[in-house]
Amino acid sequence: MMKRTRTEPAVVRYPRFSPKKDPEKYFHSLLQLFLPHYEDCQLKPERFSTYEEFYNNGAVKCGRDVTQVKCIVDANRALFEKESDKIDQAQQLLEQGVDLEDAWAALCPETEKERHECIELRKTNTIPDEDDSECSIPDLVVNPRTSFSIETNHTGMSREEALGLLRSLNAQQSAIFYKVRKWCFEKLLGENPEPFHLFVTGGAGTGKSHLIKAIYYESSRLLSQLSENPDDRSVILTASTGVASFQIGASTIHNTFSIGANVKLPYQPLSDDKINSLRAKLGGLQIPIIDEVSMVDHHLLSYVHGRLRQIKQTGDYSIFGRVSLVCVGDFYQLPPVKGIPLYVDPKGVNLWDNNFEIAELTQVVRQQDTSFAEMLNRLRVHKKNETLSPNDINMLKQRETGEECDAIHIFPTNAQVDEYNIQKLNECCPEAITIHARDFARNPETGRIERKVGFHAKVFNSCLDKCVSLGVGARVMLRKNVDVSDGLVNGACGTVVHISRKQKRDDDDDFPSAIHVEFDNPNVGKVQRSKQQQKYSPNSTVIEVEEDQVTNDGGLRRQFPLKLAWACTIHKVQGLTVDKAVVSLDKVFSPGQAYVALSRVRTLDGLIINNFKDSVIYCNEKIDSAMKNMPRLALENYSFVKTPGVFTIALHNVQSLRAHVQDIQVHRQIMNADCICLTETWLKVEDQVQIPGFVFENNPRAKCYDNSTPLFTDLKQQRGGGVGLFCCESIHFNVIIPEPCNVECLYFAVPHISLNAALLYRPNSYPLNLFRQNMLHVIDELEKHSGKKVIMGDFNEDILTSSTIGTLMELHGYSQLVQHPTTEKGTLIDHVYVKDAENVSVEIVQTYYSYHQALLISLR
Ligand SMILES: Nc1ncnc2c1ncn2[C@@H]1O[C@H](COP(=O)(O)OP(=O)(O)OP(=O)(O)O)[C@@H](O)[C@H]1O
Repeated sequence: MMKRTRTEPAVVRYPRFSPKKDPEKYFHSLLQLFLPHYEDCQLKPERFSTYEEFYNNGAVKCGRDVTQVKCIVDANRALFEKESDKIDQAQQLLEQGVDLEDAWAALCPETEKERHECIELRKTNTIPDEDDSECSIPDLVVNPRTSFSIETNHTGMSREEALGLLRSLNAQQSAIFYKVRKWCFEKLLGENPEPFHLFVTGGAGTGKSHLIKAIYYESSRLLSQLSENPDDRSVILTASTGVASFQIGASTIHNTFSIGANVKLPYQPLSDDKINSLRAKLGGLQIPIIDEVSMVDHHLLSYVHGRLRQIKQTGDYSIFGRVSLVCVGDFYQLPPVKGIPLYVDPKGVNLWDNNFEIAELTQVVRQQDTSFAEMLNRLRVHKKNETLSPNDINMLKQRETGEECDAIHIFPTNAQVDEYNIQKLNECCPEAITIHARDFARNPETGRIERKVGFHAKVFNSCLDKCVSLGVGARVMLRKNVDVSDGLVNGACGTVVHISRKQKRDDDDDFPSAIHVEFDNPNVGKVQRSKQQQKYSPNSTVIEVEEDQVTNDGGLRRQFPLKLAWACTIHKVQGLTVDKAVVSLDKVFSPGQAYVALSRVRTLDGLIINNFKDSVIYCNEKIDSAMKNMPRLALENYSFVKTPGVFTIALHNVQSLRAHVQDIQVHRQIMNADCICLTETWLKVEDQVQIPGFVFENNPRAKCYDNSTPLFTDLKQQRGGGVGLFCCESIHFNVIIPEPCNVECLYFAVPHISLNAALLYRPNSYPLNLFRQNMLHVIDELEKHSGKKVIMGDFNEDILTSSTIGTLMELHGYSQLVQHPTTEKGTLIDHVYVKDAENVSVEIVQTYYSYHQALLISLR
């Protein structure tokens, strides 16, 4: 077993007491864990009678600062005790005896399955069966590298959130998603596919960022299995600007690859020290993803190439150190602030041309109103010397309503934004205040972190501003993902309703203790509000001070993650979606700027235009031809039409049908089949599952075994297993659910193509020799019929290493058609045996929701 190390400290395990039943122990434990102290007596000074009182009312001196105990404990708790509420909730559910079968199926199906199998195996191993001594164990004796694999998740998304995201992909997004997933799957199987370089583009609101979140989640999940260190990053999400990276929970390209602000060629390599620490973090990197690539220039791309080569230590000049790269963006939107955009030949090193394949999203999802979406598409490619159509001009001019409203005002320049925000602050908030950040630095003599006089000269990777001006009534925007599950995310806008202050102390300044914000979307902060009553407004959410590490030597900044938001620059809103916006087209200074501003809203009614000028809506003329000349990514055809004369069976180990019935319904290839054969349905006898257009036939595990031996009695009672069949309503099927025959199976016939088929599942703990004997009944059953015969299912025997079932089937005249591994572990355990049938082909298709891939069997 390899020793795993963490790069960040974490509290691993400690006793948990109930704040209601055992308050004294609860608060003692809180203080012990999260208040730095030398001796236990410091946790309840004499003048406090209880730990709870000290926690609520106590204060301690840190250097020159006096800080409330509660603030320190809460801040440390938030830092180290992540997701504690969710853990408590889960524990409560467990104690209440809620059936968590499908929850585990969603969280870690494979681990859960193996756990059950281990339990089963332990039991079955006690049954003396000399003949089976060798073959009852095979699949569990996996190679030592994978036997302790941990599913790491750096994406910050729960499995449930991720499944929701993956389900929502439209056909175009799915095609690109599965293309990348296929590459990751091949990589996982050790097939060493060539690195790919992909440019995902499309107009504003075509769902590019949405798609890369899906790609990021799934490729991280798959590729992390290649690494033994849970801290390794196989996939990273970056963006060209701070704002864009905050939008998608990424970090900037500069920060990720330690690239300074000044990117000058020739390339300046990183020193050995620095590259070593970067290599420690990114040594296992397989796919960096770069969002908003329209703002990346050639120099920056050369630096990404240089850093990747240094990290990967590739001896040759292969581009990007032989890692794959996904670049996402729209050249018709904002170009780099400085430097030459990638679509323009720089007349020097050109890493862009001919190295990237393009995949374009064309379906606008942000705007549901087709005429508005179509007009935006025309504005996107509109050239300076062309005239806009009178219809488009009319449509835009109609939006010069002169309406005064609180919606976000979007301006081309910073000066316009500041002027508008301050003007609004003065108008609306007579008692406005300015909150100066508290910066801390390490004292080189004592090594301790101390409050700094003034501010850090340069800060990185933080949205916490030096000064935040606001007042009650001010429109503000949250700048940080404070709690994603509660909607407290970067970009959430609202209005300040109260500013809380601490009781003033001698050496304390006027730093507020919290800002109460009523967010525009009432769902934002809902969970927080359900836990604590709001004094100042029923819908206000408490925003507390945040702390970021802002310098390389450990310097910190404390500030509220807020900024005035009556107005924003166009550069700040690239990537944002809002319901309503007031766009000023005065002082537009670059191509794409007007298009970005006008395309932020979901509906035309949500758009208000000031200073309309059609001449400022234009793109760079070189983009069209540059895009046309890029090689296209070859994608599977996702607009399926059934091929006449071909009958298709989808076969899939679904690992809980109840958990994944929605996922099946969005899988375009599976849904196009004439019938869907599922193993491991995990259904109970009484469960009903429906897919429109199909009839469901169910043979759950409990109905498959009799009580003739302890093994079968045991299997019968175990959760999981089972087989099920969805038959297309318009086709005539004869389905037979057999009486308990000690094999999890069902039979079906499709008379019009003379097909007789059996669908089977063999649990891992079912001894192979015994299973082989019972399989003979299945074979005999099909022999009763003439015509094509297919026996298929999950047999839990890896054909690549073992042949018990394969040999039996060959003896009876069947050929096995699956040639490649079907699981993430590289095993081939889903088999398709055919007899008396010509022109049958099997294709492996990717799925995101099960550890098994699906099979598409085509009978011509
Ligand atoms: N398949 C989808 N189903 C439902 N909503 C989607 C889908 N794809 C994207 N969206 C939503 O549409 C909006 C725009 O998507 P997104 O921000 O990903 O577009 P984009 O192409 O990155 O836009 P921009 O170029 O302006 O940054 C978002 O609110 C997103 O959640």
